[in-house]
Amino acid sequence: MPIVTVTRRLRFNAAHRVHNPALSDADNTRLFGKCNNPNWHGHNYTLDVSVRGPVAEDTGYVIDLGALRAIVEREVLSQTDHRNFNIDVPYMQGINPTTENIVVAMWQVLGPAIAPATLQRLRLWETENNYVDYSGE
Ligand SMILES: Nc1nc2c(c(=O)[nH]1)N=C([C@H](O)[C@H](O)COP(=O)(O)OP(=O)(O)OP(=O)(O)O)CN2
Ligand SMILES: [Zn+2]
Repeated sequence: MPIVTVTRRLRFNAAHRVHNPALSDADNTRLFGKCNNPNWHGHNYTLDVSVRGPVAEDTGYVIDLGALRAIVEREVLSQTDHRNFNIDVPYMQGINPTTENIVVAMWQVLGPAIAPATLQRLRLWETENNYVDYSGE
């Protein structure tokens, strides 16, 4: 049976401040620059969710991409879209909202929610220039 990876793209926007409270204000400014702005800034994020598995004989699907969209919207985007990562988002409490940390936290929510399908990769675009990949390691 062929093993195929399918990907669903979703979009959301959110505010954040990249900030490590364990560091001084001066160090936060030095490390994070404009991204440490106390009054927040926002991004239009793009999230690519990839699921890998066998192609079912009856449907020809690895997973129904509409069902995958619904899971991501219910489990992650409903708590994230038009929110502030530093304040509003339950799975980011106490975590510095870099793209790396966000994608790892999203994986921890989505991995179990997508089972028994296998989450293969999350790719989170923070800007049109910057993205991070995570595969659960
Ligand atoms: N490794 C990481 N580096 C940076 C992150 C991150 O999450 N991981 N985040 C930021 C800031 O959030 C910043 O807001 C990113 O936006 P920006 O610097 O405007 O990036 P652009 O690519 O859109 O713009 P350029 O000015 O052309 O770089 C920074 N670093
Ligand atoms: Zn930012």
